[in-house]
Formats: sequence, structure tokens, C-alpha cells
Amino acid sequence: MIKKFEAALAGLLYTLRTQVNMAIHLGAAVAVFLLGYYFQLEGWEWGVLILTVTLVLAAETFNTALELAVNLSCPHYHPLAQKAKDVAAGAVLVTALGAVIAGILIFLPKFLRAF
Ligand SMILES: Nc1ncnc2c1ncn2[C@@H]1O[C@H](COP(=O)(O)OP(=O)(O)OP(=O)(O)O)[C@@H](O)[C@H]1O
Repeated sequence: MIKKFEAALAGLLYTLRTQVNMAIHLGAAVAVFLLGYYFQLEGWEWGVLILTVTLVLAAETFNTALELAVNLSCPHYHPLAQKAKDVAAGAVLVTALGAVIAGILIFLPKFLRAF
């Protein structure tokens, strides 16, 4: 059980070390959480933010796994390999757009009231 947890952690650390996008997502998440602390968000607003951030990070991690699997099975150029990677990247984009929309819906009214 502990071995499986260590393997999962190693996979996560690999993603953090190798994927620039993961660092960008994490940076954005920290900024959003600090903003949430500043505006003293309500419980449900924290819930929405944490869910959307988790979705983006999980999607990026799946995307990394898929890239590795495609590189392993098809190290040369192939239109299907391209499609597979592009579709996985599209999934990350969908979650990131959802997170941006959720962030706007939560923070925009607070910004308008504050400034
Ligand atoms: N084997 C391949 N055959 C055809 N096109 C590929 C192949 N590998 C990658 N591509 C194309 O190049 C793009 C970038 O691929 P790459 O593997 O560098 O992904 P990436 O999202 O930039 O990942 P990383 O952040 O790890 O560099 C893919 O989205 C795909 O369109």
C-alpha cells in the first residue's frame, strides 16, 4: 500500500519537475488561494475553487502520462500520435477554461465592490 502511494507521489513529482505548464497551473492556484484569503471567501466558494484547481492539476497529470505512453508506443512522427497528444492537451484546456470562468464568477463581483 505504502509502495503504491510512493509510486503515485513519484509520478506527481515527475510531472512537477518536467512540465512547465504544471508549474504555471500551480502558480495560478497559489495566487487564486491568496486572493481567496484576502477576500475571505465563503465555504462554497472555496469548495468550487479547490475543485476546479484539482481538476486542472489532475488533467495536466493525465496529459503527462498520455504523452509518455504515446512517446513509448510511437517515438516517430505519426498523425495518430499527434491527434492523441492534441486531444489530451484539449482536455487540459477545457479544465483551465472552466477554472478561469469559475474564478471570474467568484472574484469579479468582489473586485467591483472593493475598487
Ligand atoms: N509522435 C508524434 N507524431 C506526431 N506529432 C507529434 C508527435 N509527438 C508530438 N507531436 C505534436 O507535437 C506537439 C507537442 O508534443 P510534445 O510531446 O512536445 O507535447 P507537449 O505538450 O509540448 O509536452 P511537453 O510539455 O512534455 O514538451 C503535440 O501536441 C503534437 O501535436
